[in-house]
Amino acid sequence: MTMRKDQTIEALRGQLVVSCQAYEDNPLHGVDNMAIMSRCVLEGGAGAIRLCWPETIRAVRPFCAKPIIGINKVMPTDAHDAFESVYITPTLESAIAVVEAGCDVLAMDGTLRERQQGERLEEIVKELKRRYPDLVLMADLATIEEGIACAEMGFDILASTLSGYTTETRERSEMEPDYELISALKRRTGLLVNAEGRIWNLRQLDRAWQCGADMVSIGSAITNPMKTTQYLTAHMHVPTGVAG
Ligand SMILES: CC(=O)N[C@H](C=O)[C@@H](O)[C@H](O)[C@H](O)COP(=O)(O)O
Repeated sequence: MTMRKDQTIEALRGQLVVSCQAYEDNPLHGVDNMAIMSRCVLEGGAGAIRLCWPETIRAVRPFCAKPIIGINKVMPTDAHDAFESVYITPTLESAIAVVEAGCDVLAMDGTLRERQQGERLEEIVKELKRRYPDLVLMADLATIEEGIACAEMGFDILASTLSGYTTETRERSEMEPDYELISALKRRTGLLVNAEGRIWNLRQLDRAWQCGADMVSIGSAITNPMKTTQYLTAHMHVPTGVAG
């Protein structure tokens, strides 16, 4: 952590957060590439960056004066369906690893599903608060019920990140953020709200602000050229006669 908790929260308000992540199947996968990506988005005005895995955070921390939101994605070894799996910072151990790497905000799965190693979310939150009083805790969730439960557990920020990625919400459109959830989180909990997930353009970004978001996070549309190209090539309409 580089700041006091209240300073981190103030630094996040009204900011565009950019998520720089690439899985193994993406040619951009790797710490050096994520460090370059982070430099790009910081130059472009990102107010904070979201990074995955301790080694990425350690590489970016030395040149990043803005808040870093850390996550530690760990797929369960027996996962047969990603929609049913808790994989964003699922355990206390995975949380400690990214906090020790230097993030200011720790984001973790805030759904009420069974977690890896049978750990309970409220116990993890309690222990993190005891160890790191200046750490800001963000819950990545998919429903308003989860938001209310996470607010009661003591999270500082509620994020719409997992809407569309759980069994209950998997039918949601891939191209639209969950505006309803963003508004409900703000209205029903009064906590800081991070609008995250499926924001592809300025219209959606501005609508997320209008829904009451305190910060907005974008990943794929900015930092995943593989995914954006796949989308455009799959959905473009080439006029008859142009293609050979
Ligand atoms: C569901 C899940 O695992 N979301 C992840 C969370 O860290 C990332 O893969 C997303 O890119 C990030 O949330 C930003 O969303 P989008 O890429 O749609 O702008």
